[in-house]
Amino acid sequence: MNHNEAEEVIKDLRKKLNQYNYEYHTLDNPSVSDYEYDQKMRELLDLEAQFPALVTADSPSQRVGDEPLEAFQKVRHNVPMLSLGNAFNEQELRDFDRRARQGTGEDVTYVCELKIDGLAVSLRYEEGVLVRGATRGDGTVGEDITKNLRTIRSIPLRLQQPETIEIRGEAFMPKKSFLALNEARENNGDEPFANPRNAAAGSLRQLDPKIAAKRNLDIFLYGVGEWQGETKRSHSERLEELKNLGLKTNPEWKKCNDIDEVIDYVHSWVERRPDLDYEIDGIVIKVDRLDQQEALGFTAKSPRWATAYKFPAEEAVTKLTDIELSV
Ligand SMILES: CC(C)(C)c1nc(N2CCN(c3ncccn3)CC2)c2cc(C(N)=O)c(N)nc2n1
Repeated sequence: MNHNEAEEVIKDLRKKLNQYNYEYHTLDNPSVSDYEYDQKMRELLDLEAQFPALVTADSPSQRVGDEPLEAFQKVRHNVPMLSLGNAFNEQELRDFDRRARQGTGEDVTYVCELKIDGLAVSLRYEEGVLVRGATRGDGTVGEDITKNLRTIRSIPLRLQQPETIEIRGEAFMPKKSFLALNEARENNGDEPFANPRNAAAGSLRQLDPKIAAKRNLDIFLYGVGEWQGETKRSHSERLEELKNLGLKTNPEWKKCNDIDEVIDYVHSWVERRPDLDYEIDGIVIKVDRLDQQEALGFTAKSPRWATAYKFPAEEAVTKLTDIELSV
C-alpha cells in the first residue's frame, strides 16, 4: 500500500473507531462487538506504525500519552470558572428566585441539573479538535491536564462540527469504579480514597496518563466558557447543542417554568440519589435565558443567575458486595 492509499484507509479507520467510541462511552449503545473494535484499532496502529506522518491528534490511537509529564503547566482561563452560591432549604431557593425576578423585572424560567460530585474541568476545542484540557484551579488559573483528560473515553477528540469552543464540565469516577479501585488499593496495602471526588481528582493529578487511563473516569459537560460564533439564546439550547456536537451531557437536566417546579425537582432527587451510578452533592439551578443571565451578572465570585441547592452529606458509599447484593 502506498502513502495515499494508506491515508485513505487510516482516515476511514479513524472515523469508524471514533464513532464506535462515541456509541460505547457516550451513548452507552455500541453498534459493534469489542472484538471488531479491537481488530480495527490493531489495523490502525499497524498502519500508523508504517506511516507515522499520517498520525493525527484526533486519532483514537492517541488517547493514552506515552511518557509521564515532569509537571503540569499552568493555564489561564480566558473566561473565569466561577464559584456557585448555595441554598440549603426551600426558603433560600425562593429568596434566590425572588432576587432573580426582581433583578430582571420579568418572570424567570430555570434549568435544573444534578450537581455531579467530581472535579470541575474545562475543555478547549479549536476548529473541532480537542487542543487543551485544564482543571478549574482557583477559577482563573488551573493546571493543563490535557493528556489525562484525553484518556476519558467519553471525551471526543474531535467534535461533530468544527467549532472553536471552551466547555466546562465535571470529571467524575462512577461509584462502582470507586469501590473496585479502593478494594484493589487495600489489597495492595495502599491507602483507599475517601470518596469518588478525591479518587477522580487524584487520578487526574497523576503525571503519568497511563494511570489516569486505567481509572475508568467519566465526564458530564454543563457549561460554555467561550464559543466563537455562538447563536444560542438559552442554557437549555446550549446543552442540546453540546450533545449534538458529540459531548456527554447529563440526561437528567430539566427545564422548570417556575421555582415551584424547581422545588419539586429537588425533592424528587433527594429520593432518587442512591439509584445513580455516580455521586451528586446537590442540584444546580440556572436561569435559562442567556439575556437574563447577562442582566443579572455576577457577585464578586459567583453568578446571581445560578445557585446550588446542597444535599446533607450522604452516608459513605458502602462496600462493593452490598452494592452487588442490592442490584
Ligand atoms: C457555570 C456555573 C458557574 C453556573 C456552574 N458552576 C459549577 N461549578 C462552580 C463551582 N465549582 C467549584 N469547584 C471547586 C471549588 C469551587 N467551586 C464547581 C463547578 C457547576 C457545577 C456543576 C456540577 N458539579 O454538576 C454543574 N452542573 N453546573 C455548574 N455550573
